[in-house]
Amino acid sequence: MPWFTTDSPSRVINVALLGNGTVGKEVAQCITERHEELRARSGVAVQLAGVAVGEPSRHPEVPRSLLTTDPYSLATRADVDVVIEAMGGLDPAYPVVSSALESGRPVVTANKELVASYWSQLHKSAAAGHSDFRYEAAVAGAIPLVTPLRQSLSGDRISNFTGILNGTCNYILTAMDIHDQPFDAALQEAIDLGYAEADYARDVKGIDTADKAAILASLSFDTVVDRAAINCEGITNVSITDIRSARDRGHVIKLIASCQRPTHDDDNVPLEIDVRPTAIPRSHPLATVSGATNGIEIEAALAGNLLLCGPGAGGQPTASAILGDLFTVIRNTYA
Ligand SMILES: NC(=O)C1=CN([C@@H]2O[C@H](COP(=O)(O)OP(=O)(O)OC[C@H]3O[C@@H](n4cnc5c(N)ncnc54)[C@H](OP(=O)(O)O)[C@@H]3O)[C@@H](O)[C@H]2O)C=CC1
Ligand SMILES: N[C@@H](CC=O)C(=O)O
Repeated sequence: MPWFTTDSPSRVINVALLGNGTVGKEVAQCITERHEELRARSGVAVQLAGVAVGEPSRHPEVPRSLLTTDPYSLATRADVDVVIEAMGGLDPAYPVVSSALESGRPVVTANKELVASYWSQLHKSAAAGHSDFRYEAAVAGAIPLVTPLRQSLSGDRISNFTGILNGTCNYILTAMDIHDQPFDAALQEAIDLGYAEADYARDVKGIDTADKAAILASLSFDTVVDRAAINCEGITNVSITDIRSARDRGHVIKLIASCQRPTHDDDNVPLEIDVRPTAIPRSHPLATVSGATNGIEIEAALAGNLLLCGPGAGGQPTASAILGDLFTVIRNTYA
């Protein structure tokens, strides 16, 4: 039974896809190859109105008529119903996404740097344009985390979370721990598998994890986190010797993001957010989270302890989160 009920079951939803890299390609493939299945499930026909890229010659699989190097014009085109942003970076992503939101177009993005850096501005743009703004894919790949925090846990009181939020770093640390693999070789594999950011320094320096922690903290504590104030240390100084010595003590090193509210009685006390490599006992639930998998423990007053785990990076897991958001905005906006 389609959830979009109308006399015209084939309403067409035009999607502007910004970016056709590791993530964008998977989204484009799902929208085009699973077109009929998605229409049967949703009652709407989702189609690509255009695909913005940096260099068209790198995208021979996309019809030339759909390609553009001008994401701004595509995202604000009159016939575009929804914008999916998977370019990364802040420029042109910020002006494009904010303009699309202000002009009333729902936006789905995977870009954590964008969401963490312009949290207030983007939410204001969405409010000004009465537009749905979704970013499930920006944190922990396929793990449903943003939506549970926005909805399922919104009546509860979260006291803290602790998580592994970067697939690239966890892949490297796991390879060093289990296979004694050198850092650089493991990093190269993570890049080849599509887990790393275009600038992999954002992964290994902990910047990407801090962006995600800022987003989760803003949602968990209903506040605006100052991203620049987050203490952040990456994994570039973690050596094989550190890994072995942790192993000898029954520990494993993980890049851990943690956040806690110091007291429940005073909402003005700042949050303590921290990103750093941490040796945790092998018996800790997060110790078994290996490879590009992410995991997060959330403690809430009523729910107790929640542990969410799953693929945290890569084209397909991220596309799963984007498509979920896409269908949520279509349902919210056009049903
Ligand atoms: N890879 C992953 O596992 C995950 C990535 N993300 C996020 O998703 C986003 C995309 O990541 P990913 O797919 O890996 O990145 P890629 O580098 O693989 O792809 C980026 C795409 O954006 C295009 N692009 C870049 N700049 C512009 C521009 N100025 N105008 C038009 N197009 C542009 C590129 O075009 P061209 O190819 O022609 O250069 C490319 O197609 C990032 O924000 C990332 O943080 C989120 C979760 C997981
Ligand atoms: N580079 C990121 C991609 C997903 O967010 C990571 O490795 O986790």
